Amino acid sequence: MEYAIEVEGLSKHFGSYAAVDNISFSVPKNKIFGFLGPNGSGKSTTIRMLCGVLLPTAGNLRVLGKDVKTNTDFVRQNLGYMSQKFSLYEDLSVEKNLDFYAGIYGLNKSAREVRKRELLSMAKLEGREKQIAGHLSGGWKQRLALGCAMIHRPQLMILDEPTAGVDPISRREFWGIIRELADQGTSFLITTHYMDEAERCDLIGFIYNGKIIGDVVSPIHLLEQERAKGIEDVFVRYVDRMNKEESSPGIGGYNA
Ligand SMILES: Nc1ncnc2c1ncn2[C@@H]1O[C@H](COP(=O)(O)OP(=O)(O)OP(=O)(O)O)[C@@H](O)[C@H]1O
Repeated sequence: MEYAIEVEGLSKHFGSYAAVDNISFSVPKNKIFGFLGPNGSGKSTTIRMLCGVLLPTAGNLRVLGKDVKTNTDFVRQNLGYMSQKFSLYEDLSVEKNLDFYAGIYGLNKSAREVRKRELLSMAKLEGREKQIAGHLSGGWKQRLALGCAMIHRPQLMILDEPTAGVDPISRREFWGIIRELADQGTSFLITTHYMDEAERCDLIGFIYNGKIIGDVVSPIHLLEQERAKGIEDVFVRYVDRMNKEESSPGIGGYNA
């Protein structure tokens, strides 16, 4: 099997604090993987290591089959990242935002025009090319940000809370796009605090206090395995179990 992400014995310490504590998991290619956990559990720290911008304290990390440490150019060319904050230039038009990211990745003029048309169609922004990004609604901004993050045709997309603060209709539309892209061969790692979104993932994994709880499995499998009604129930159960096993104060609240 080919994997989008392979993490083995990964740790990150900030001083004596283990933000990520010896985690291991793998995600096959072309799947939507939901990486779930409460605030401060270690998701962003793991993501920063996957993107190659933060060095692990220990462990191995492979993206699309390549060691992140020794293949920084490969990771840059094949991984896309979109954060909750969207990274858009609010005073530039839709088209100029896409142009800006195309420039960063060195797309020539003809490749840029082709890719822009594809992404405007994917993001359902055709006809809005000249609109100023800052004037778009939350859902449109979100889809433009996804387009910008995918300008270089990444095989793996990491989306860190991409739907936070976006209305339910736009969230549903966004997930429709993600599913289509996954069906066409893009792999996704998504963090979310919305449990309905967790249930839309192909696979989910939980992190708490820097540790992975349970296995990476499909939501349906997990619900059967745990005999639970919803993912939120499983999550609360996991956290209770972990808290009983180890007394770890100072964790932020879960804000699903
Ligand atoms: N550079 C840093 N120096 C010290 N501690 C850090 C640093 N970065 C993160 N941490 C700590 O590591 C822990 C994990 O943080 P991280 O941002 O990975 O959590 P998260 O799961 O992404 O949370 P959220 O959902 O709020 O984004 C937190 O306790 C955080 O305060």
